[in-house]
Amino acid sequence: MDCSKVQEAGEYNTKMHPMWQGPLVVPGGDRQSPIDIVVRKSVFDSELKPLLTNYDPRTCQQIWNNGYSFLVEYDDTADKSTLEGGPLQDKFRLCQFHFHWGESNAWGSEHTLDRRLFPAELHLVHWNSNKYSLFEEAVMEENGLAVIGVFLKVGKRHEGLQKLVDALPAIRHKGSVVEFTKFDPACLLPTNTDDYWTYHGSLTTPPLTESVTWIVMKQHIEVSHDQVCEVYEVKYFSHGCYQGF
Ligand SMILES: CCCCCCc1ccc(S(N)(=O)=O)cc1
Ligand SMILES: [Zn+2]
Repeated sequence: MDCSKVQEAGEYNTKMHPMWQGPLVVPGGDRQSPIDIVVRKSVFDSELKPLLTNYDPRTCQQIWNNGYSFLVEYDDTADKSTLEGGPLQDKFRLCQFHFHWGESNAWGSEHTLDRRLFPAELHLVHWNSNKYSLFEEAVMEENGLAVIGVFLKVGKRHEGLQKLVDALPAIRHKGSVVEFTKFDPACLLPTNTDDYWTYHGSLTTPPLTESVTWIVMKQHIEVSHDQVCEVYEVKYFSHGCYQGF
């Protein structure tokens, strides 16, 4: 098992988020995400445990287009879809997952590996249900969230993802929501979840709170070119109008 802890974030790429209108520097922002993971600087940590995910597909509720991405939301009113182990001391509840894509395969991921960008990155967002009772509460706390990051590459078709891709035409415009059930997010994890980098960081979009234990998978998953094209069809503006810059 090669669970590496990213010891020094190093000079991270404080990427300007295209929609980011707020202050450019977050007060006390000394653990901002995303970062460039400098592989040779990561330190093996034998204390790290294997990740333990226990997801119940019956907690899957809906998929919606929030204008920045599309996200799949889970019922997080009980410990039914959980994450523990790895660098975590507590149990964390899955509340949603979403992706970060570019407009082309050339870029899209938020984290980089030795400055290498991937076409997309999946984020599975969990909050500390041992310590807090709501996501909105946990998001403000230092040990409130745990996000699993998985890099995507374009290659072979991802069978599990297809159910999600088929739902995208229904949420083509900002603000649209459709019921989306019985989706097991474990199918989006790489086969090897023992090798990962972990560090204490922040949300990568507003409110950028420094409440995230990041767990970035070493192994990427593959999706097909056709599946990526379906994602590019999702528009992040309201029906009928394009809010140009
Ligand atoms: C009180 C509302 C807080 C909404 C926070 C929404 C959010 C979730 C995850 C991520 S990410 N990309 O770091 O996984 C960014 C933002
Ligand atoms: Zn994200």
